[in-house]
Amino acid sequence: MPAAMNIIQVHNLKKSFGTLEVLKEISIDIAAQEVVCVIGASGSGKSTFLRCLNKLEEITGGQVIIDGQDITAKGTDINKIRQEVGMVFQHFNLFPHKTVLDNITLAPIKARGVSRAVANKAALELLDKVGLADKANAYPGELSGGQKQRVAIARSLAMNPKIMLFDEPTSALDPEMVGEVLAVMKQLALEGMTMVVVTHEMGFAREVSDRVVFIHQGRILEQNTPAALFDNPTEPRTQEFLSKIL
Ligand SMILES: Nc1ncnc2c1ncn2[C@@H]1O[C@H](COP(=O)(O)OP(=O)(O)OP(=O)(O)O)[C@@H](O)[C@H]1O
Repeated sequence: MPAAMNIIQVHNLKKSFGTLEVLKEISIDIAAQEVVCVIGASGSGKSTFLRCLNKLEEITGGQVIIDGQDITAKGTDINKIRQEVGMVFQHFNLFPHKTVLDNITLAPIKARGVSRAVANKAALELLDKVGLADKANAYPGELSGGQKQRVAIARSLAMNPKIMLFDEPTSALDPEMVGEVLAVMKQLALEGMTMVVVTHEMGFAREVSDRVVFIHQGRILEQNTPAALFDNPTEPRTQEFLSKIL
């Protein structure tokens, strides 16, 4: 596929916090509809990398091009980028005083000017999709962690993003809730969503992703299909990481 077709293009991305160099020349192109899982040790820079893809972090050097738009260029409408790039966090970040339905409709109504009736209808369809059709009028505090995370996914989808970023979406969940969230993510992948997923869920990475990227100390050390990376890692550091977690 020619480079121009890649919906995410990252060239020599660098990110420092003060004197701490967290990302060191990361380059990666991701095709539309590709599902990429990012793995690596704690502190290796996975979250920071993800956050640079929608400018939640100001990058220190290099270039990030999302759907043809250089998000690092001056004058880029970052709100437009954020509408195209949905993000789901470890901690769901729902508005506690709003119902599930209002959590989902808020951005389409406020940022897109969608009418309440249209936004409600779309939100109910999304709730159905994530298996929570009966929770529209509940408040986040009445939901389990897994349900909250599924609402958070529905909320992101309500903006019709072209890309979804997931930052350890199941790490804060009780083990019995993990499967229901991964199932929603798997369904999304099957529907052709472009996804970048920072995860410790190696089963999900193996089963669902097209590519697994191993980040070590701020660099992409190795990347491959899940079968190749998990079964035949070539770099000693990848082998060491996988031997600790698999
Ligand atoms: N806002 C910040 N200010 C200063 N340092 C930061 C900031 N955010 C992250 N860091 C540092 O950058 C490094 C990489 O953090 P990051 O969260 O990207 O790692 P990670 O691979 O996602 O780790 P984990 O798996 O534990 O979430 C760490 O040393 C972290 O302390």
